[in-house]
Amino acid sequence: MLNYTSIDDIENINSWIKEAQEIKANPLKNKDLGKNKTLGLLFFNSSLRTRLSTQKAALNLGMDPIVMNVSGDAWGIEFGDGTIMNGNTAEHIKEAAAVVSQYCDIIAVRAFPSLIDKEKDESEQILKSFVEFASVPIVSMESATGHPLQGLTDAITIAEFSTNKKPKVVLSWAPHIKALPHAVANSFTQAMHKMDVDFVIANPKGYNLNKKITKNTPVYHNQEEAFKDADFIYTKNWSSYESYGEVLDVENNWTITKDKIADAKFMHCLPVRRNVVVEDTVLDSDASLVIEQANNRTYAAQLVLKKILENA
Ligand SMILES: NCCC[C@H](NC(=O)CCC(=O)O)C(=O)O
Ligand SMILES: NC(=O)OP(=O)(O)O
Repeated sequence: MLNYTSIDDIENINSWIKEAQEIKANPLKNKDLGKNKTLGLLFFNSSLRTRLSTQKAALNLGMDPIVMNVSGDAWGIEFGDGTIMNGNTAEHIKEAAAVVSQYCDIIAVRAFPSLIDKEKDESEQILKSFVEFASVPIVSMESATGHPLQGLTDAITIAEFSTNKKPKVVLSWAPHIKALPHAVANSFTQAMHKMDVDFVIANPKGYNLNKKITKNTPVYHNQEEAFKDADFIYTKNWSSYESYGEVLDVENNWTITKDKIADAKFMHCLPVRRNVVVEDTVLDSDASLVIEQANNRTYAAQLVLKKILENA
């Protein structure tokens, strides 16, 4: 594997999950694989889990991670082709990506969407420019439309906690005060399509995700109906895709409660706003997998880095 920028880069999810489980059982087994190799982590947006777990994964492989907050600390980067750069951007991605490639053997990038310009967000200009102009492999740490390290983590976590042969998994929208990206929900959906699960989505009217991603997944506008007999309830807020980036008025209360989830396990990528997205009683109960999910971020990242290093 050269780059990891999408769930589509996973050729066989079951063998990847198996390998991630082996890594989790023995995380220092490949301590020499990344010796004298550098991982660069470039953040255009905030992070806690991705920033630390990806560094931890690199360290477990013997790599040296170097981190930069691009927004604020670096010079403003220009992505436009042929732009007359007499505005706020000071250097072009052509130079920036080429230069960082000299310092790093792999570059990982986080760049969220604007949630204003759908076409521009869907063009994945930042991530794709790094792929084009860097001379080393690129890993997405959440881009405008996907969060493939999270989607892989979620697949690993569901496999780990699954007791049924074919579990029922629900992706449920939940409320939030801000307009949030579709990336986590998109990658989770794509990961579930690769797994042997009964997968449905629950969201209010006006909140359907991109049909090109959800394909023929059943979509319920009634949360209670969707949650019936669920084994895993994966919760996430996202802004409207149809009325792009808008936060719409919603009739019913979609906050996740203990009553609603019944015997299902609760999942969320974090960070999560307590008592807006989900009640304390769920997060503080044994039904919540969120901490173990975050733990699995290390092994998902380690698997991806290992595959790239093995290919080098
Ligand atoms: N990396 C995981 C989620 C990141 C982002 N969440 C956020 O921006 C939450 C911000 C807040 O709650 O203020 C998202 O939804 O894609
Ligand atoms: N789940 C996740 O990506 O968390 P961070 O945004 O804190 O990295």
